[in-house]
Amino acid sequence: MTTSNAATGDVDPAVREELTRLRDSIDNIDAAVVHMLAERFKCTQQVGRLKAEHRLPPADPGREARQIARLRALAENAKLDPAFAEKFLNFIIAEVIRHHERIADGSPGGVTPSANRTTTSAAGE
Ligand SMILES: O=C(O)C(=O)C[C@]1(C(=O)O)C=C[C@@H](O)C=C1
Repeated sequence: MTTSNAATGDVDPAVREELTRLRDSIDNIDAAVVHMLAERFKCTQQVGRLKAEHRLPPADPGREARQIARLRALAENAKLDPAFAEKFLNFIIAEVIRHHERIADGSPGGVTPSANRTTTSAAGE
């Protein structure tokens, strides 16, 4: 059996190769997640403007309950922890509601990062 020695940094070349291959896939998946999230936020920004124009509330708990039930079922089928899927969706929705509130207040509702900001929100603003 081939071994790796973490203490000396001496990693078996086959192990190194496998690790690199897996990390390349992880990097591709992370890039896809970022692009998909960016598209989702483009849609929710439009929803935020529509809601503000028509004086609709930023949050819609009924819609959220349906989204959570749907995502939990999808997660179960995909063998992903449904509790994690729910937490992830809630995290995103909380940020969307924050954007909706900003749009309704008349403040800039964009998701462009600001170099001056010291705190980090869910969307990394
Ligand atoms: O569908 C809406 O009404 C939205 O504002 C979008 C969204 C979402 O991010 O999916 C965000 C807030 C609502 O509470 C429900 C869903």
